[in-house]
Amino acid sequence: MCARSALPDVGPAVAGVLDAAASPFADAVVWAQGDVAWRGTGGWTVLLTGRDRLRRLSALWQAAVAGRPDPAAPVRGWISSTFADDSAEPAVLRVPERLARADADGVRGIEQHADGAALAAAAAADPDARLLTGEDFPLPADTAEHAWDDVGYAAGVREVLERLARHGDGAGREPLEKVVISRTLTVPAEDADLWRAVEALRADYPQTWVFAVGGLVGATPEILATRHAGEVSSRVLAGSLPRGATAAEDAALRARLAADERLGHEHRWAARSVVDALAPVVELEDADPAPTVLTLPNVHHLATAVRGRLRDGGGTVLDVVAALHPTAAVGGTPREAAVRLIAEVEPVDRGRYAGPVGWMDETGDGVIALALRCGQQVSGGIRLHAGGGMVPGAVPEEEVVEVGVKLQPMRRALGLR
Ligand SMILES: C=C(O[C@@H]1C=C(C(=O)O)C=C[C@H]1O)C(=O)O
Repeated sequence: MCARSALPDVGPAVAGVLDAAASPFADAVVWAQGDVAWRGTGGWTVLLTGRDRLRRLSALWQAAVAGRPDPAAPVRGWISSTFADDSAEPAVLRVPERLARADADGVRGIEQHADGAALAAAAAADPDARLLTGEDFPLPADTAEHAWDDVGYAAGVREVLERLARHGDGAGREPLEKVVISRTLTVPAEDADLWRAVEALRADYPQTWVFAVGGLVGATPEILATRHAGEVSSRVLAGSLPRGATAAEDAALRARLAADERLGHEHRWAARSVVDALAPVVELEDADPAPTVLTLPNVHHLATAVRGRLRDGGGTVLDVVAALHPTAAVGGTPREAAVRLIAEVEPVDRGRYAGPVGWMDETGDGVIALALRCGQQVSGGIRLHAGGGMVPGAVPEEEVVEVGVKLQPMRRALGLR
């Protein structure tokens, strides 16, 4: 049975999650949306490298929990995978032993009775998976010396625009329609700063999903896939403008975003990539859903909701994500050519930025977001990431501003200007 008990060490300062100082930040799991927040500690961590990470994580999870789903005590696992399958950084599966779930009615403690031996066996069966035993989460080394500054990022944008133009002229080897390019910024941060950042993100960005898994922390507005009782949904964002200073400015920016041809084009590639990838596994409600404008405290986005019913054999929420990732919201179109160009041009491995992050239960249901507006804890600090989609006609100076706007949530949460 699921043991539920009051947790004596829960205080209002951490908004209903377990005592924040009790474990290293990178060992904890945080997942919060609106009023509901989860925090997990202890338990098991599997790191996984090599090809086809999402499907292997899904298989590993199913092997570890298969045959023993217990409706009275369902076990949840959190995953955070990489943008690229050949990233030097590993994908992460975290199965906390103790969870605290906080909502408007209070806080509940949940002990997860995962089968550690089954998890260890499932990890041992995959030659590129490793179960951490008795060690802190291994943080990646910092890469600040390779990172682009504003000038470097603008040059990177220009290079991508040249490649897009060359392909447009028929001079490239293959067509290239859209590429999402990103930059990093490393700032100093201790565990206590990151815990405070979690609370600040929750307070300032209530429409987003706030997460921390293996030291990757952020507040994302984008959902790759949810799976619940046979229903699947996805929320695609692409095409952005900064917030205005006044309500009138904001109204004008929203109207411009809804009407702008280039931004609409950029959005359509992203929405199409999700619709096309979902169609074989999901019976879609609408094969051509129209975008709306989503307004966040720092930015306006074009947003498309995609919904449908999972077809037989569609797999777990992670299998659905495996069919989607990377979407053209973070990769580009066509996918393989864009991902190759990103690897060639960007100076820093994206690691788990722009990768799937979220949870999954024993039945394969769950919520998997896209890790944006986030940073990866590194030794001595945090490496923030942000990017933007490029289609012909993009203006490098505007892209520098946009990526700065997308870095804002984490900078502010860390107390930086
Ligand atoms: C790449 C990022 O965001 C993505 C790119 C967007 C764009 O180019 O307009 C908008 C939302 C996201 O899908 C990021 O936040 O780092």
